[in-house]
Amino acid sequence: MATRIIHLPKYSRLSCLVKPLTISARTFATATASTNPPQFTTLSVDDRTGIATLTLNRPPANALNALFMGEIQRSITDLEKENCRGLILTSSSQRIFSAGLDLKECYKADVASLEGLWCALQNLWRTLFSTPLITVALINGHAIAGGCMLAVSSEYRIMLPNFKIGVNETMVGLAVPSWLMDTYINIMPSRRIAEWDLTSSRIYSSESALKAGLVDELASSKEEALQKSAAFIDSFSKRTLMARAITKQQFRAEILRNFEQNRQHDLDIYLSTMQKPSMQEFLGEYLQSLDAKK
Ligand SMILES: CCCCC/C=C\C/C=C\CCC/C=C/C(=O)SCCNC(=O)CCNC(=O)[C@H](O)C(C)(C)COP(=O)(O)OP(=O)(O)OC[C@H]1O[C@@H](n2cnc3c(N)ncnc32)[C@H](O)[C@@H]1OP(=O)(O)O
Repeated sequence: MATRIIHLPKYSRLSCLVKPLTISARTFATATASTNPPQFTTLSVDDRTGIATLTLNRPPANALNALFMGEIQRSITDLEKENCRGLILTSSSQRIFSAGLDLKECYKADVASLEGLWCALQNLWRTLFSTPLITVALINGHAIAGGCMLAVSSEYRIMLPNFKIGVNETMVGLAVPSWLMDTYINIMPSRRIAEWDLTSSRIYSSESALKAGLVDELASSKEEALQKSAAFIDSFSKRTLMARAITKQQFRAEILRNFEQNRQHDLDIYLSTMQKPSMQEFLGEYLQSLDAKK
């Protein structure tokens, strides 16, 4: 499992662009650092198509802690260096894509841990949002808050039916960070709907998310969703890849600039909010309510 990404052929050497994701796909796990074996992600790369599939695997909820987010971020960076063409982000769980930030690690945590968590979230968002790779979120389960962030930072979203997706921060008394707001606005057909959604903590069903434009397609199975994801990536011909990547980055540049200017302020807000006794009390109750569902 603990194989580094080393033998991925340069995409420029691939002779054929449109091939199904099958026979020559290799599966290996992504390293968290050059010396550490991966723990929470698995990466498979199709040598013929240059399409990578990064599978989130941190049971039970793919809750995002610093180590996990670092792994995802490094996988994307590694794939960029290898000139991989496209990335499909999905989950090993059959019901949760990602439940967002690991709230258990936000509860009664010291400042250094909270800071590590938030910086890892900022870095992951920045890397995913700005990558030149063609990105598809294959949402095969609930995608809440930080889980929805992963989806909306990608370029295209394909979701399986009967799940929930959305950003619920204001419901818990927290402001949505401006970079997440901008990311959400970037993909929604209407700014007005985006504002409504984020101010009201709207959580969509898969079906209503499709109608609203929050996701681009539904698929009835993961297999079908993988085929649709590959088709989206394949819809960009090799000839256009560089121009496409530059154009994508130009579209996203202003959001990234705003983020860099406010990065410290964004961290300060998070730290001060999370350290408030009232917030910690609420968080304790919220975690209990998740447990009480059993
Ligand atoms: C409330 C304080 C929020 C603090 C946030 C701070 C700042 C926010 C500012 C900006 C926002 C942008 C950055 C993103 C922030 C976030 O992502 S905050 C996380 C918000 N996420 C949620 O509120 C999701 C909570 N979970 C659920 O609603 C459900 O679990 C579900 C995802 C819909 C799945 O439901 P179901 O299939 O019924 O599964 P369970 O509820 O039984 O959950 C399974 C196990 O997973 C554990 N779990 C679920 N979510 C989290 C989580 N976020 N962190 C850690 N653990 C989580 C749950 O406790 C179960 O565990 P056990 O099986 O009991 O061990």
